Amino acid sequence: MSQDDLKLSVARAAVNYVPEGKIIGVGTGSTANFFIDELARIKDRIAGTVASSKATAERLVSHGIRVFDLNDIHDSIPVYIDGADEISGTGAMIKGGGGALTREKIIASASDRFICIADESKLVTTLGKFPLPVEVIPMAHELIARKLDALGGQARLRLKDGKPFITDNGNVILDISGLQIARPEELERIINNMAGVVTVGLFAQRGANVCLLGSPDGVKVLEFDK
Ligand SMILES: O=C[C@H](O)[C@H](O)[C@H](O)COP(=O)(O)O
Repeated sequence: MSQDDLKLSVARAAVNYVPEGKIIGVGTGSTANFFIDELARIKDRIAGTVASSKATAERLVSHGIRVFDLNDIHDSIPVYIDGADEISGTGAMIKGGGGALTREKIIASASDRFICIADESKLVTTLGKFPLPVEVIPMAHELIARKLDALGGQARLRLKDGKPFITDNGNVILDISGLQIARPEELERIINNMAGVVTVGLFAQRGANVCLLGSPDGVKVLEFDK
């Protein structure tokens, strides 16, 4: 089974978590894209979506799925469905490999349940092998990089085609490698408290409620106490 087969299997399983007649939150990335394509099959059964990136909004609209502005939604969102770069046995995640971490965290915080969809390669004992993304206000990236280095990692400005990668919010991203994240909630708080940081891609204070993990033996369902 290829990695794409595993992503497709969890995307299909996630459709069972979509409530009828509601607005749901939709994540970003290759696994979320498989989910969007599956969601298109049942689009008449939902009221619409809130998208975590411009790319996701475009894909949803291309399928004829309605996308709402979060400011126009006054109730909580029942579910948010998204991938992850790493997930631990407690449901804490590293996210932001695609640069969408800030909008993802906003929609996750507005949602009752976070359903993570991932292939089994994403499940880790300790978070940190995947470089931890941090979205930063552009004028502060050198300052923040020094502070992140002092935490024991090596922060590098994310580049695309030789130029700084710019997020949907007009900011830049620092990727921190070399971390072994033993206490994700604590590190999330420390990095979020640095002036100039918009969001750290650690989703620990608001981790996943459920993870649908794709494996060659089928989709495993991990449930986390929240
Ligand atoms: O910014 C991107 C998101 O956090 C993605 O959910 C994450 O990078 C996982 O993406 P993929 O499903 O492509 O591995």
